[in-house]
Amino acid sequence: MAIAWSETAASMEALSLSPPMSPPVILTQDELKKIAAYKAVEFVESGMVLGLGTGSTAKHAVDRIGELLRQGKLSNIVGIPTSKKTQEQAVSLGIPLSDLDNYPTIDLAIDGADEVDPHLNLVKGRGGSLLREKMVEGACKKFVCIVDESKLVKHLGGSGLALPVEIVPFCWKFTANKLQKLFQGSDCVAKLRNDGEGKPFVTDNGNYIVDLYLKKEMGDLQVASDAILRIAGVVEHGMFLDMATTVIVAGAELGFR
Ligand SMILES: O=C[C@H](O)[C@H](O)[C@H](O)COP(=O)(O)O
Repeated sequence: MAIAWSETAASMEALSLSPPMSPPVILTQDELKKIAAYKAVEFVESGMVLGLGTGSTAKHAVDRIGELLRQGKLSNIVGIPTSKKTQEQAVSLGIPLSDLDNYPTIDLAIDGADEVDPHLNLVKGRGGSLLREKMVEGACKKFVCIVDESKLVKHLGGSGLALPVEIVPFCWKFTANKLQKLFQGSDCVAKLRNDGEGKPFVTDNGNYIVDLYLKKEMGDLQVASDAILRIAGVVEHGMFLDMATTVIVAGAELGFR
C-alpha cells in the first residue's frame, strides 16, 4: 500500500506509507484528498498571500492552513477565497482575508479539480465556483492543484461528466443551444444545472451554469476555449488550460513511476 503524488506529469515522486510486507491499508477517497491537501500546504510559508480553493479537497487544505495558524507554525497569511463557502470556512478558522482588488498578485493558490489531463490542463467548476477560481488562480505565481487519482483523465471531458460553463441568466436557452451546437461534432448535450429543488443553480455571481456532456474529444482545447468565450451570454468556462504549475495526486497504488 502506498501513496503517490506528482509534481508534474513528467516528474513524479512516490511516498511509501507502509513497508512492502505490512498489511494493506485501505484509504477512502476523502482520506486521499486530505493527503494531497496536506502535501500542498507544505508549500505555504509565513507572509504569503494565498488563493484558497473551493470543494471537498480544497476544504482540507484550508482546514490545515487554519490549524497551522492556530499553532503559530504559520503567521502573517492573507487568504483570497474563491467562493462564499470558502470565505465562510476561512472566517470560521480565523484566517485573515482580502481580495484581488487589494492583492492583484497572489503567491500561491491551492485548489482541487474535477479532471486533470496528462498536460496538467484541468476541468473545474462542478461545484459552481469556476469564475472566481479562474480569476484568483489566474493571478497566482504558483497554482498547486490537489486531486485523488480518480480525477486523472486521458483528455478533458474524458470522465463523461460535465464541462461547466457559467452563463448569464438572460435567455439562457439561447446560450445553451449555442454551446450545444458549437460542440455538435463531439455529440454534446448541454444541460442547465439545477439546484436539486427544481430551480436553476445560481452561482456566487448570480449566474447560471450550463453543463456540457461530451461524448468525443474537443480537439484543440485553446480553440475550443476561445470559441466558447466568443458566445455572447457566456461569462467563463471550466477549462483551466496551462494554469496549474503543480498537480499533487494521491492514489492507492505505486503505479506512477
Ligand atoms: O467549483 C468547484 C471547484 O472547481 C472544485 O475545485 C472542483 O469541483 C473539485 O471539487 P472536489 O475537490 O470536491 O472534487
